[in-house]
Amino acid sequence: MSLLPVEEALARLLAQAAATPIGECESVPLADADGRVLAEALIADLDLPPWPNSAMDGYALRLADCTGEPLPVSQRILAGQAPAPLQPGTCARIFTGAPLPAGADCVEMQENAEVLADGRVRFSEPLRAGQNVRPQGQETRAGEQVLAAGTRLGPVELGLIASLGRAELTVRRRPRVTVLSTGDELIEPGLPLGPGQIYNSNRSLLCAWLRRLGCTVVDGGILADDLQRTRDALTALADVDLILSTGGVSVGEADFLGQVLQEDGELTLWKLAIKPGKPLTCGHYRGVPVIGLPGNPASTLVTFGLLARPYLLRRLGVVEVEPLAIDVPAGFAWTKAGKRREYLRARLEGGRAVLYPNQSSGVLRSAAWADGLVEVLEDRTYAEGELLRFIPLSELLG
Ligand SMILES: Nc1nc2c(c(=O)[nH]1)N[C@H]1C(S)=C(S)[C@@H](COP(=O)(O)OP(=O)(O)OC[C@H]3O[C@@H](n4cnc5c(N)ncnc54)[C@H](O)[C@@H]3O)O[C@H]1N2
Ligand code: MOO
Repeated sequence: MSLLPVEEALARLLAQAAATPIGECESVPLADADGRVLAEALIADLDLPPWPNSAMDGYALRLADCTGEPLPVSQRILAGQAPAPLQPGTCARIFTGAPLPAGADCVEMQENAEVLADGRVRFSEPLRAGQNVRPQGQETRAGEQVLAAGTRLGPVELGLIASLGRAELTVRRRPRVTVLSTGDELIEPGLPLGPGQIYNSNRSLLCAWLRRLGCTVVDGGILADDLQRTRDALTALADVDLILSTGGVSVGEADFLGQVLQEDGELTLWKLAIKPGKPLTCGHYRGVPVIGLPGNPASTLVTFGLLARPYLLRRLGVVEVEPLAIDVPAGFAWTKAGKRREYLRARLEGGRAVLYPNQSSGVLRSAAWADGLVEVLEDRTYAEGELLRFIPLSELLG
């Protein structure tokens, strides 16, 4: 059976996401909008800055008045004041951010101005029109689109929106996502470990990550390896937007989740050309989309970051869903071409990507050590120093 290329899997997921948007919106105060997705384009309803103002502490003047003779100071303008028009043949004391008086066309910084004993000011450096003036609307004109619908809001966007005076925003409602862990070996942290048991790490990883993505997490806990209890657990999840499960997607015999999806929804098993993360399940349960990630913790990380994350963001109408990546020279040689595209946990050291020594899909510590994922393409080898795509984990985790 041929493996599904990563691009193809992503394209399919994004198409499904676009077909099932989470379209409902809500109004939120600016202070609560971090991490949310803007539902409507943000159009400026004022010029920014609203009036020309000084970029320096100094003197506002009219270039034509500067004949070499010192100028008297006719007014003092602080930020927050509304100045009178500049009297011809004078200058105005002005401070950074204060409105430029009508009639002035430049500002000289105080370091280049000499205040004489009689209070007049001599300007000896050459001046030019517009110098040290921040013109009205230099950042934004009223009517301009400042942010597109589908923008994810972070500190920068919130600052920008605040500068336009908006206190309320229309954003997409939070997606409700259930995290289910499958596997009889799993036990929650804090409980004593019995024979054959391991602690559930995927749940903590995914719940925290989903919250960072603006989702409301409906914790589904550990799904028992039992058909009726799996049915009951899924029936209780009618009002979520996505069921995200981990584990039980390869060829194991105790895959009750798959069985319930086949009975009451749809199940497609994908074999992806990705390492870690080959087996992935897609489908729905009574119309609620389901993504089943492989259970190995590094596989969960890679498939959530590269496939489920962009899928969720696209359902929220986000356009730019793929992480920013940079090309970096390999700090290692890759001598054995593989059938799957590998995402190796790596650090940047001296501008080169170096690998965590153990790249097993069961080793989550590799990702805690790493700065990012290095992409090794299928069917090829790399010499040390060759360029590889590097996806910073900071890009994926937010
Ligand atoms: N005969 C084959 N066996 C396997 C194949 C295959 O193609 N043929 N694929 C391997 C690959 S690749 C992967 S990845 C895993 C995927 O397995 P599942 O998604 O079905 O996951 P499990 O078998 O349930 O678990 C795999 C591994 O991960 C541990 N795990 C599961 N859930 C958690 C959790 N919530 N927290 C921490 N660790 C978890 C689990 O104990 C297993 O060790 O299949 C290979 N096998
Ligand atoms: O794809 Mo599996 O995730 O290699 O271990």
